[in-house]
Amino acid sequence: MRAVVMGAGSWGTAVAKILVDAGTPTTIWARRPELAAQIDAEHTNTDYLSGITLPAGLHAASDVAEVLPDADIVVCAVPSQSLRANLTDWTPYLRPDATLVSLAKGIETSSLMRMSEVIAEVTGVGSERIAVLSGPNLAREIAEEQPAATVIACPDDARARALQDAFKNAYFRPYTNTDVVGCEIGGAVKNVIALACGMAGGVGFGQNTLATIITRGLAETIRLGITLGADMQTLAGLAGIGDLVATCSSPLSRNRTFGARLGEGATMQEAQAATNGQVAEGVKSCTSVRALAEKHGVSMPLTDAVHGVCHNGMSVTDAVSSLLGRSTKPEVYHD
Ligand SMILES: NC(=O)C1=CN([C@@H]2O[C@H](COP(=O)(O)OP(=O)(O)OC[C@H]3O[C@@H](n4cnc5c(N)ncnc54)[C@H](O)[C@@H]3O)[C@@H](O)[C@H]2O)C=CC1
Ligand SMILES: O=C(CO)COP(=O)(O)O
Repeated sequence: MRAVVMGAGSWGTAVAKILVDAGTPTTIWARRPELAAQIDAEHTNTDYLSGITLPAGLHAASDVAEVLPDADIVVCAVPSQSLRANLTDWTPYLRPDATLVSLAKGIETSSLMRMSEVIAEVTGVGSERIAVLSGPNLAREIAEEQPAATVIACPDDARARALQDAFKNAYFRPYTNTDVVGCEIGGAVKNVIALACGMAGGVGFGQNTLATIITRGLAETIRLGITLGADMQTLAGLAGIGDLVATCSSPLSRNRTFGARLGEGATMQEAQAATNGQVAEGVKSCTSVRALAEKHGVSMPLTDAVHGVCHNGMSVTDAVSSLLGRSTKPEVYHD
């Protein structure tokens, strides 16, 4: 099987390395020809993964028509809100039997769709050929070959197992699952909760606050996930609690870092500037996650608070007061 990774940001580049190190012939597509040339000739991606040497066997190109027609596995590695537009360009070049794998962790703001739904709608590909890869996978740690696991979810279990073979290597261990909804909701909501954890850290709160936000963030994730048909086991697994803990705790997380800047008093523009052009998905997805929850009658107070800070001019201290001022209740995940 041949793979192409569409997007040469930090995670796309790390995933291309994973695939080559797993023995899967892989090409990476970069929008900018100069970045493709750097990866191809110098085996580095200094903009996104400085200091990492990429495998010599990783080929890079910037022409969609060159890279897509050969690919059995098409890995979608662009930010959530740009996936639809990118897919529209890619669709004419897809092989009729290709498997599409989504890496993006977000909910489309314009449609409230999950990424696998966007892929199905734009490409017309059946859900059995669409998979999601999600887990506690901070790109830099994996590019450094630190051991990690992930989940590859696809309604077609045989296809998930074929992908598992294509991605598994000495430092990266994929588990299969058929619960696409659970993986996608876990991935999208944890970015919003990581923003909240960053904000708390930024104002100077410690580990008790962090653990409280992670745990109640998980309760929100479970409420929304179960309502949308997710399996509780997925949310208790790598793509749920696993990714939530990694992202909420790590200074490598763009979402947590963005939240920390806001907690320290930066404006949205200043926090955005500090991301060096990389995506902090939760900033946009807090709007769509909140709208999705509202549509389904699910209460998500942490998501509401993050949305208030990011989009309604609320201060972090006011957000904390609004959360602690709510009526008390038993500790359950459902309302
Ligand atoms: N970086 C990480 O540690 C991880 C990221 N993810 C998810 O993977 C997805 C991609 O993330 P990264 O590679 O980290 O993002 P990034 O911000 O580092 O790179 C995004 C890539 O997409 C390309 N792109 C194509 N069209 C674009 C457009 N219209 N607007 C902006 N960028 C465009 C950019 O040129 C760039 O190569 C996100 O949904 C993210 O949440 C998932 C797991 C780990
Ligand atoms: O998804 C991630 C880790 O699994 C990366 O999180 P950030 O996008 O916040 O860096």
